[in-house]
Formats: sequence, structure tokens, C-alpha cells
Amino acid sequence: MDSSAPSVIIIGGGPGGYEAALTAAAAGARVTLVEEIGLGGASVLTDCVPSKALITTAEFKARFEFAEKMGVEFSEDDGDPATHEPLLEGVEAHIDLAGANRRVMDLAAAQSRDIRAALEEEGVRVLDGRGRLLAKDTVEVTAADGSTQTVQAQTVLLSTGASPRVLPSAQPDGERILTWQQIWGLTELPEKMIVVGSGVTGTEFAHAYLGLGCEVVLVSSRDRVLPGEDADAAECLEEVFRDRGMQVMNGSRAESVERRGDEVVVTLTDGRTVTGSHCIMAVGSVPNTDDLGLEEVGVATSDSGHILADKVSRTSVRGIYAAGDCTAVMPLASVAAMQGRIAMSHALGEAVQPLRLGAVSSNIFTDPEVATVGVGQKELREGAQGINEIMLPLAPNPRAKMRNVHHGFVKLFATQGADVVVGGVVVAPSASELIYSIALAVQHRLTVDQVAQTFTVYPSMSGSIAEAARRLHTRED
Ligand SMILES: Cc1cc2nc3c(=O)[nH]c(=O)nc-3n(C[C@H](O)[C@H](O)[C@H](O)COP(=O)(O)OP(=O)(O)OC[C@H]3O[C@@H](n4cnc5c(N)ncnc54)[C@H](O)[C@@H]3O)c2cc1C
Ligand SMILES: NC(=O)c1ccc[n+]([C@@H]2O[C@H](COP(=O)([O-])OP(=O)(O)OC[C@H]3O[C@@H](n4cnc5c(N)ncnc54)[C@H](O)[C@@H]3O)[C@@H](O)[C@H]2O)c1
Repeated sequence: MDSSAPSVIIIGGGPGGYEAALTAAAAGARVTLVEEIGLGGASVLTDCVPSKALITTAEFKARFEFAEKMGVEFSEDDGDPATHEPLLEGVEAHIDLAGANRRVMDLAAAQSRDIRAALEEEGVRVLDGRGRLLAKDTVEVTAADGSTQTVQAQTVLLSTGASPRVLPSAQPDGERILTWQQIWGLTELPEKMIVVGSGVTGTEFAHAYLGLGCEVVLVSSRDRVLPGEDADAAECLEEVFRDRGMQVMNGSRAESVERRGDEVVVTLTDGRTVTGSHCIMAVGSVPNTDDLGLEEVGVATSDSGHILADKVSRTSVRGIYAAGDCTAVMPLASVAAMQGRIAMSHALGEAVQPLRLGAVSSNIFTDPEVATVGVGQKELREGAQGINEIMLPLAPNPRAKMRNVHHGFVKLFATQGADVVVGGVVVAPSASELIYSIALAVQHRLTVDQVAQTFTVYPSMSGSIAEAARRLHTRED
């Protein structure tokens, strides 16, 4: 490695950190990455990847239970179709949670190994340990055995992520009162899971455990689930949850959670109590910015402890950048990765496009999924003017009928006059895939006509996106 090449040190090996490391190494920099728990970060090891893998198991189970209604029978093949005895009539599938969690953790570990291999192939030096700023260009790394070393670099990237918020009156015990990072060791399916918090995290885990076969109570402090999301999408999901037997308790703030033998008792602020066998606390996150040396070096943070970073990921200290959940920008793996790449391009003098949050797409992995991109109800509520909106239910879509989809819709937002697509919501199975066509339209400022005139497959769910665009064009308002 050329010793005159620019040097970079990155603290934190989640999507923000490892994507930055790959970008910087590809640009010819000498890169050191310091990571404490494992490459891939919380995203790969405990949060994003494991939660989606567990949800996939729950959804797989649902398919077996639904098979009969779709006309599928399972039988022993004795060669004579007339005498086949259905084996699984009225079947109920059961979950081996130990096996499911093992698969999830194996998958996460494999992805972490892949990331290490990719980094090493690019020549990134990985140091296992905890990093702390000693000066604007110096990081002290403490290994698990307590030994320390210092590393100097011209550029520093902080990408230390965030951790589950813990309420003082609801201390996780790791057995029955759990943060979402502690559930992966469960070996038996909880009888009754109480999920506290109905943001995206709580909603996804409530969906997952309901699908796995638990009784689920979702304790939501707000007047509906997913308070930050499209209200129609949240209402649709809440209806589906209730239809499937979930108890959704809106307007219910947890005051405390305590363990009583084999039970957990959640006491609400109005005095009511909810009893279950287990409880997941999903009441938000706090940035991992304590004890990073920020104050000593002068890196500015918000009152919540998030590092203040601009659209090219610069902090208040020249040469120090920040990316991901430790900043106050959208807490998504995709955004963390983009912030990390932008930081490195900026630091190394490459062409750089500032972060554009208007075209970020995201998805809530429930059934149906809820995917959004760009301008939405929130922006309209906050006073965005001159936007037309259309909502098209999916039920009449022929592909939806075949797939037995009764819930869900497509929503498009476009500017009045110019008819440029600026946002969309899809509530449907595989909405995470369907949203990409709307994201392309938003990113490249396509008009509703351009979307409407693009061929879609017949029959397909994406036909509803083109149809929504067609109808949005012909609206008078
Ligand atoms: C349950 C859940 C599900 C999610 N699902 C999705 C999803 O489906 N899609 C999506 O886009 N986003 C999802 N997110 C959000 C996503 O996980 C985060 O936005 C993403 O992890 C942020 O990446 P990051 O690199 O900032 O931090 P992290 O992934 O948290 O990585 C930070 C790393 O830094 C390390 N670290 C911290 N301090 C130090 C230190 N001093 N020295 C060395 N190492 C340190 C940590 O050990 C950690 O490994 C989900 C979040 C949760 C909680
Ligand atoms: N699929 C995904 O992409 C995905 C999944 C999970 C998280 N995330 C990211 O993480 C972000 C944060 O989501 P989150 O759900 O972890 O946190 P959040 O802060 O958005 O939600 C926490 C919820 O808990 C509620 N709450 C707080 N205290 C409570 C109490 N005592 N009793 C009952 N409810 C209480 C809050 O009102 C809030 O609605 C999301 O906005 C998203 O960007 C993404």
C-alpha cells in the first residue's frame, strides 16, 4: 500500500462504516475500520437482517396454513390419484423457535463473514475492539483483552449506530423482559408476547410473533399504530392485525414492566395492567455516542446525543465525518450506507452528490408490507402545497384476486400542473419490490403520464401503479 495515500479511520462496522470503508479503499485510501461486536453491525447481527429473516419464517408458516384454501392438498403418493389421502387437512403448522432462531443467527453470521471478506479483499485493515477519539486525527482502540493501540489518520468517520432505549422502570432481564437484541436466544415460543411501542420496530415484531403462533398484545402510546407513517396504511395494517387476533391497545403508555415469576406485568400510566409470558420493549433507540471522546475533540451533538452532520456527512470538526444512526438523519440501513459513501467521496476529493432524503424508499415488513417513498401525508400535513394525491385499492386488481389479496392500495403524489411524481405509498405483499418503480419516478422526476404510458405486465400488481398514475393525470383538482 502506497504510504503517501490518504488515510482514513472508521469507528463502527455497520452499513454506515463498512460501505464507507469499501468506498474509501476503492478510491485508493489506506483504511482502518474499528468494530466492537462484529462486522455488519447491529444492522446485520441483531436488528435489520435477523428481524427480516424471522418474519420470513412466520410468513412461510402462513403459506402452509393457507395452502388448503388455495386448493393445495398434501398426501402420500401411492400412484393412484383417486385414493390419495390428504395428510394435512385442517393442518396447523408449528414453529421450532430454537431452530428458527438458529437459522436467523447463522444467516447473520454468514453475512458478517461475507462483509469481512469483502473488506479484506479491498485491503481494509480491520481492528476488533472499541474506538475512542483522542484527538481529531487520533483514535485509541481497546481490544477485548484490554490491550490498547492508537491509530492516526487524516480523516475519521464515526458510524457507531444506536442501541435500544431502556426505560428505568422496565429493565430488561434478558429472559422475559427483552430488548429486540435479546430475543434471538429464545428457544421456546412465548405463550403471550406483549410488544411495547408501535413504531416500525414494535409493529414488525408484533407481526412476526403473531405469525409464529403467539398470542400478541401491542401496547401503543399513540392513537394508532405506526404514528409516523401514512394514516391509511396504518389503519389498514391495524385492521389486518385485529382480524388475525392481535390485541392492539392504542392510547396506552407503559409506565413500568416487571417480572413476576413466569409472567411479566406491564402497568400502563392509567393504572391498567397487561399480563403476558414475555415482553419486547420497542420504545426507540439512543445513539452510541457516549464515551467516544466527542466533547473533548469538539464534535457537536444534539440534546438527544446524536452527532450533528450536514448533507455531505461533515461534523463540526474539520476532517471528522459521521454517518448512520449516530446522526439524527433517517435511521435506515440504506441511508447510513449512503451517508458513509458520501463522507468518503467528500473527504477524498471525489465527485459527490449531497444526501437527498426526498427520494429515500423504505418498507415495513408486515403482511401486507407498507412501502413509502418521497413526499407523503407527513409533508402535506406540514403544509406542502400544490400536491395532488390518489389512492387506488388493490382488491379489484386481477393479480391481487388470484393471490387472494384483499387489503392494500397504491397511493401516488404528484405536483399540480406539472404532474411530476413526488411520492408514493404501496400497501401490498412485496411492496418493498413494487416501490422501486415509484422510487425511479421520484428520483428522475417522471410525470404521471410517463409512468402511465410505461408497459406493465398483465396481470400484475404493478398494473395498479400505472393505473393510479393514469387516474391522477385525469383528476380536475
Ligand atoms: C429491529 C430493527 C429492524 C430494522 N430493519 C431495517 C430494515 O429492514 N431496513 C432498513 O433500511 N433499516 C432497518 N433498520 C434500521 C437499521 O438497522 C439502521 O439504520 C442501521 O443499522 C444503521 O447502521 P449504522 O451503520 O449507523 O449502525 P449499526 O448497524 O448499529 O452499526 C454500528 C456499529 O458500530 C459499533 N460501535 C459502536 N460504538 C463503537 C465503538 N466505540 N468502537 C467500535 N465499534 C463501535 C457497534 O458495535 C455496531 O456494530 C432496523 C432497525 C431495527 C432496530
Ligand atoms: N423496516 C425498516 O426499515 C425498519 C424497521 C425497524 C426500525 N426502522 C427504523 O428505526 C426507526 C425507529 O423506529 P422504532 O420503532 O425503533 O422507534 P420509534 O421511536 O419510531 O418508535 C417507538 C414508539 O414507542 C412509543 N413509546 C415510547 N415510550 C412508550 C411507552 N412507555 N409505552 C408505549 N409506547 C411507547 C413511541 O410513542 C413510539 O411510537 C424507524 O423510523 C425506522 O427508520 C426501520
